Amino acid sequence: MWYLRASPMDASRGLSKDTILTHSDQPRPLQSRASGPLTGKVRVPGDKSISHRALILGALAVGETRISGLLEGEDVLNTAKSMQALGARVERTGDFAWKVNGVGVGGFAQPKAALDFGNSGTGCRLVMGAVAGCPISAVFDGDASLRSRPMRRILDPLEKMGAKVTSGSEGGRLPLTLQGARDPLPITYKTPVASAQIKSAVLLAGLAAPGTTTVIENEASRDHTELMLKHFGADITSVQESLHGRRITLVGQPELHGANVVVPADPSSAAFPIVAALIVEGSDVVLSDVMTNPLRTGLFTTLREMGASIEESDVRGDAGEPMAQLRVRASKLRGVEVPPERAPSMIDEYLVLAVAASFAEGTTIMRGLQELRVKESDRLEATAAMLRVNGVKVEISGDDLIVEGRGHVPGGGTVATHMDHRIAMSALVMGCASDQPVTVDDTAFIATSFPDFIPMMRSLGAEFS
Ligand SMILES: O=C(O)C1=C[C@@H](OP(=O)(O)O)[C@@H](O)[C@H](O)C1
Ligand SMILES: C=C(OP(=O)(O)O)C(=O)O
Repeated sequence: MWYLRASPMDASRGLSKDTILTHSDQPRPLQSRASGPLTGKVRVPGDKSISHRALILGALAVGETRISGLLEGEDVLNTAKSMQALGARVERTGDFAWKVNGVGVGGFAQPKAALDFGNSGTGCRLVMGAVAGCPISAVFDGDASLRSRPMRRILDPLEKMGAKVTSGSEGGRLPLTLQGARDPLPITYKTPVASAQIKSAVLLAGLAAPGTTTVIENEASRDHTELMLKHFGADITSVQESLHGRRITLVGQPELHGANVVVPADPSSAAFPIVAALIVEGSDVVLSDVMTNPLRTGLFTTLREMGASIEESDVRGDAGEPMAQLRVRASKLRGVEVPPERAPSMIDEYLVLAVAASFAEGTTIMRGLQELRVKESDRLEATAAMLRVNGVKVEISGDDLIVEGRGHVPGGGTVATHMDHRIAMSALVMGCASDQPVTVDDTAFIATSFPDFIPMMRSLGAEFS
């Protein structure tokens, strides 16, 4: 059961001024208090972006796909269910090991019930792209957070390719019914914002179109779809366009063949133990198999600029995705300015970077964060509120977040998670080193991306109770 509670924060997200997204009748609060040094070696779960894509491409391929290290979080499990509902055979064969028998490009079957993506923007938007190239109709739905997020950015290009929204909610929001194209058209599309979800939706629809589909982005976003399409046998090229952009060209109607996918550990999840190790004095933590695709490592670059000790070893790669072992030691951090063009490579990490910035000496300015307003929550406002309630001086100026680091954080606050896993985990990390404990109102959403976060942090020495 989801319900709504009062707060002005969600007005910009298509919710009434008096509503706030909150969890069920039984929220699960948790308190985090300062601990001794964090130590040990862990492997955070599989990358969420790659996990969604492995299931979707496996379902669009002919033959069998074997996935190891899949993230078994709620977001990805909802994508797995949707692939099953669209006619693929999806089976769990062991811990984090999955097998998909696909239906071939354009071969999805009409689903019998609405596809429910829960809290997941990626699952919903990528599957919209895949459905848009098939002559079927599907209802897309999600939880209250996902229902508040913009879908027009995906529907606009998909409509140009011949898909139609036959019923929907105001502003292109969920729930909506998408009728895929019988004869999808290849297009050239310039994305209005740097978004791998928009790019991927267009490419997945383009698989079923004859001729070449091209996506042009001004700022390069994560390229897991391109790398994995190549791995499954598609003819796809990506070349630099302008200073930071890319032009991606896909030849339509390939026969994708089933493939083996090894999912590396998620750098966006690794971000939490990394920042915790940096701020808790005396810590020394090792993280194995962390994906180090340069379009995902903006946080590591920024933390190193702040003075963080993060050492890489055991560097290797699989299917074009690099990974490494990271050793992180507690470090004295200083404030820095983070340029706006770095945002796509660390878009989900600003919340926990703001925590690191609070423990740094000096001011950290994070520029160009407008996309944070349309995530699981309005992350710009929610991050500022998380810091403020714990005694940190913070300001939002336009789309920039400015944090005054004073080397320590008073803490003592209760943080509203707004149905957002990353707020919950960031606040718990903050409490690992704050003067007074930090409380989060609900930890339930952590299960969307990092189901073992609480036991894993405890295994390193974190004090959560
Ligand atoms: O493609 C993906 O897997 C994702 C893309 C990003 O969203 P945008 O495409 O909206 O930037 C990111 O925030 C999300 O967590 C995962
Ligand atoms: C933004 C995120 O995911 P999604 O867009 O898939 O909901 C996230 O995991 O931080």
